[in-house]
Amino acid sequence: MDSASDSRSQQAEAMPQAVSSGIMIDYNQDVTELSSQFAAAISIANENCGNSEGAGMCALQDVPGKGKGLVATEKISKGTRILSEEPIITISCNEMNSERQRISIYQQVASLSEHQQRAFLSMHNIHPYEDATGRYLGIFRTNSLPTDGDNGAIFLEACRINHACDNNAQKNWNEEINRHTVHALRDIDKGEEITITYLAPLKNRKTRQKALQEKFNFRCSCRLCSLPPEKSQESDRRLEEIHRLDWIIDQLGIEGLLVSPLRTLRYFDQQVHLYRDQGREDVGFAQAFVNAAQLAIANGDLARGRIFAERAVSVWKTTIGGDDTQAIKHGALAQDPSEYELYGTSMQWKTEVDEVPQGLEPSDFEDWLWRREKLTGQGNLRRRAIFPGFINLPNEHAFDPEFYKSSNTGSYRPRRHWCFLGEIVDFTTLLRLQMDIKDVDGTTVPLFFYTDNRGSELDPAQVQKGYTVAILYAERHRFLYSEPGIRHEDPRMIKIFPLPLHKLLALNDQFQQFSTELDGIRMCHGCGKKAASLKRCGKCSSFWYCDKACQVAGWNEKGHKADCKLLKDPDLRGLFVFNWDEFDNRIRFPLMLAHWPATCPGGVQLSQYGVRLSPTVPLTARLIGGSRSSDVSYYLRPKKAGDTLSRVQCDTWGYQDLATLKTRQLTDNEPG
Ligand SMILES: C[S@@+](CC[C@H](N)C(=O)[O-])C[C@H]1O[C@@H](n2cnc3c(N)ncnc32)[C@H](O)[C@@H]1O
Repeated sequence: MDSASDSRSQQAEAMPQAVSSGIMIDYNQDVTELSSQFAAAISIANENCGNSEGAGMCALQDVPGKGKGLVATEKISKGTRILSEEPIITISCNEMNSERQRISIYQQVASLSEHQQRAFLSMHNIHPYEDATGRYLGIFRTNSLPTDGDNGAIFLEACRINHACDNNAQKNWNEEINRHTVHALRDIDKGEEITITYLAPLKNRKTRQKALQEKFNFRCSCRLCSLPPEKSQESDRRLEEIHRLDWIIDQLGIEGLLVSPLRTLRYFDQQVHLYRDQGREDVGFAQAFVNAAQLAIANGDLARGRIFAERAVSVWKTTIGGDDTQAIKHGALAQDPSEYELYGTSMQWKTEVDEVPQGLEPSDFEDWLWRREKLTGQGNLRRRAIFPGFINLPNEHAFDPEFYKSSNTGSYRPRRHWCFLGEIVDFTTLLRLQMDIKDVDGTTVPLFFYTDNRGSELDPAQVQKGYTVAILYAERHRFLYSEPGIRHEDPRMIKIFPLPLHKLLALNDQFQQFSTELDGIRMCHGCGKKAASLKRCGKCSSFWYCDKACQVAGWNEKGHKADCKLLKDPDLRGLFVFNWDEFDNRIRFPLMLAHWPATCPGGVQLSQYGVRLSPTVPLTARLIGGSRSSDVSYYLRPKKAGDTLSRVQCDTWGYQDLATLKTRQLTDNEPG
């Protein structure tokens, strides 16, 4: 019932049908009579298999629309081993195309007890057949479950379990005990049907429905498949995201583990969230913890490695049992994470195994565990996802789904914003301008200007050592005669700020602390007092002060004299206030104050950001109405320099529901 057995099944179709059955069975028997026979056969088979663990917990019953199925005869708690069975027929997949396989099934069926034969023959078959061996094969193909290696096998009970995409039980071949087990993934009520999934991995509803129809000839109407459209789309998005992350993690390979571990850890963190939101704490969920454990330990972080391994073990125990290889292996990892073969490949996250913070609130503990950035603020330059170091930029020659999505035409475009920051440590102009820039990790890389004017478009006063370059949508480029760096082509994607990177980050920190309001409460940049009644710096509009004395303190003692001048540059302010999380289209320099998010009926409420329009920057925000975006298109211009956006009026205001309006920056082809 997995994809491997399906491919086995397909191969089996080409087999000659030479061997005939030696088994007699009355196919015209009454269904209820057969049903009781099956139950008897199963109980004998259980005796034969020595199955004891699940005995009595479930029974074979008619399930409307599904044929037979296993139903709980008592309440079964999460983690309970419901079944533990030995196979009655086993076939190697390698034998798929051979006559030997048919013969093997035939011989194995013939050697079963009469009750087992009956039970086997009573199993569902969705494949046409001409003779008994064809029939056996059809039954095998409809019902077999994977075991070790390439083998598929028939189990008298487990093979009767029907499918659900929100299955309440997990099937598994346990190679330690050579048995097929089924565990409850959640509490199962008495009378509830026990279900497993025939599909791995679980895809979106449409793909699932198609696969189940093609491979098992039924239409699934489980709870997940019956969700109303909106909820179903939500679920599909989650499942697709889990697989997208799996794919990215695979692509990153060892680089993801060692070169950009934080980014990779974020993916595992996201996956765990997605599994939880999906209500699906199965083997995939366990694997996310295993991956996180290995990542942490490979980077020397034994403390987190142990905790992740413990969590993995706990999920393995519930889903496949403590006697399975996975639980045993990861139990040993939790005992001594330093035994992991990749331990210490890097020591960049070095911790001792007991270096675990005590007394944290659960959510703070999770933040510590997953190394989550506790950074807020639209444009907090310390958010590495938005302002990555060179090593975390996408590679120009490989499609990186973290940064790009492909379009219908086969091309690809950014799925989000990002901006690289680097301080100029050197520069030279021969054929073209070339700089050496040092990023936030201290890595120095070359930046070559491949613009039409080869860098001469920049004001020479801007090209100074110790200034900081910001490059939108930068990529890692492999040069023929130089080490990897950035190939810069579009003059609108770069901006140089006249301060070193560490000062830019320090200004960012001040901005995050003193320029933001919480529920109308501001913080005085001079004395740190919090109040609603503070007054804004009249020059840069960024910081708040209690009174003149605090303003003087801020100006002289806290460096606002220099910062105020810098903050008058709308691009610098733009870095801090721009909503980097919301992507509609590529942006460019100048940032143009055009992407502030908050809008509402009656006016565009942007003044909360305190942005004043620079005399040199015309406002070219375009308003787009929710679903009818092309219908509404207002080009707003300030009446005079210094106007804030809240004062801009639009005469056809009441014409649309403006609650859903968003602003966005104009694209290249639109009139400004
Ligand atoms: C491995 S058998 C399961 C046991 C089977 N119901 C029986 O009576 O022996 C697989 C077949 O069961 C049926 N089945 C399984 N899950 C189902 C579902 N969710 N809805 C409808 N039919 C299902 C399909 O006919 C499928 O080909």
